[in-house]
Amino acid sequence: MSAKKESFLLNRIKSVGWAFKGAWLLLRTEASIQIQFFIATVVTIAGFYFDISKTEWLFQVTMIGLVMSIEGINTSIEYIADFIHPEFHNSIGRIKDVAAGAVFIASIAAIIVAAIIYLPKLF
Ligand SMILES: Nc1ncnc2c1ncn2[C@@H]1O[C@H](COP(=O)(O)OP(=O)(O)OP(=O)(O)O)[C@@H](O)[C@H]1O
Repeated sequence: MSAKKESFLLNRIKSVGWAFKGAWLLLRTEASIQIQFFIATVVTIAGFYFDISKTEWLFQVTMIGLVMSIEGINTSIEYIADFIHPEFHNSIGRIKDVAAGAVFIASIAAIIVAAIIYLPKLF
């Protein structure tokens, strides 16, 4: 293997390591992600309990990934905002509100998907 190819592969492996570190940091420090992780665990158990179909699993896993990844991006935006402008500013407020709005939209979609999957199984 050439040195160039080797360093490319090594850099990719390192990037995965840093991404893993970031995901672990999120899970360890952010209350919102911890709540979402708990809900994801509950619905995963529910998925096995109700023996949901392959299509339902696809939607469920997609929505869990969507909500938690957007929450991660929202947290990152909050960190950037607090770093570049720790003082109160209307623009910082708007930036944070819009980022939180994105999580809200994904969460509403996830709730609708969960309702479509589980309501007919419960009632
Ligand atoms: N520097 C600021 N200037 C103006 N408004 C702010 C500022 N910081 C926070 N806010 C307002 O407070 C809201 C909450 O901000 P905060 O950073 O505490 O987010 P949060 O959703 O409570 O985050 P978390 O619970 O993940 O820490 C923002 O959406 C925004 O409306």
